[in-house]
Amino acid sequence: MRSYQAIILAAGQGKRMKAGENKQFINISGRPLILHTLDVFLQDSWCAAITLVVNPKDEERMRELLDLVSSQKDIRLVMGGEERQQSVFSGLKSLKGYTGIVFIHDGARPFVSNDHLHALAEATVENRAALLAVPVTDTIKQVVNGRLETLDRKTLWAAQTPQSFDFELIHQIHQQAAEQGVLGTDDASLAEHYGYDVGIVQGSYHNIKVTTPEDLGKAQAFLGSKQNNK
Ligand SMILES: Nc1ccn([C@@H]2O[C@H](COP(=O)(O)OP(=O)(O)OP(=O)(O)O)[C@@H](O)[C@H]2O)c(=O)n1
Ligand SMILES: C[C@](O)(CO)[C@H](O)COP(=O)(O)O
Repeated sequence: MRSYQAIILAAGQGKRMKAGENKQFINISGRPLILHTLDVFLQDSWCAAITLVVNPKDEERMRELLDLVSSQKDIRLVMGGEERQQSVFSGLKSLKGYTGIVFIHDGARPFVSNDHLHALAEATVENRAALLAVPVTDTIKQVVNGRLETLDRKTLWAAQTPQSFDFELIHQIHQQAAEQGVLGTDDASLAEHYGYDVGIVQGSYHNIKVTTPEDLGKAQAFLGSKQNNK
């Protein structure tokens, strides 16, 4: 058994969801999205503690939600920033001094399985940096100046979260990126930028990021089939 701490990001605004509120509060099968995600980590015996990164304007509402959660596990609230990368860095700074594995996970991905969490933790022991990803199933076109090119699908993977790191390594990478104004849409891309090898663990196509209104239907369906299989 391995142990890790999880940073769960919920400080976005969910603009693409067009719900008029942070999508983390949208009910899916009668429970807010963020609680579905937290449940996965609260129920994972390898997860030692959770840092939940929230938007300052949602702080009170989030605290009220957490009051409904009964768990022995520590959930600490940290305020996020304008960009995802700043929110991750806030979470990392709050854990300064920790030594061990840290998972960085989108609060908007409630369907990651325990098996994949554990495979990722094992890969991090080998590599110091690893992520879940799936091979792309569409043909991907790159459009440059209006001209199409088709990329070689055999080399393409869609990155997911969690992304997992040796804590001191990713803290130092984020520190450096903040100082140098280096931006990435995920944490692995920052590690890649500074020359570190990132291990890849094949995840599941179910581990979607709930991003647009269409994703809500998929999320309801996944939860329904999960409950039927219990
Ligand atoms: N400043 C930010 C931006 C994003 N996130 C989190 O990072 C994850 C990334 O998913 P995404 O779909 O990009 O979330 P949003 O930024 O909320 O969505 P949008 O881009 O549509 O506004 C989400 O869990 C989101 O809450 C965050 O913690 N802080
Ligand atoms: C980190 C991520 O989930 C990898 O797929 C994704 O990049 C985050 O979402 P965003 O839309 O790029 O903020």
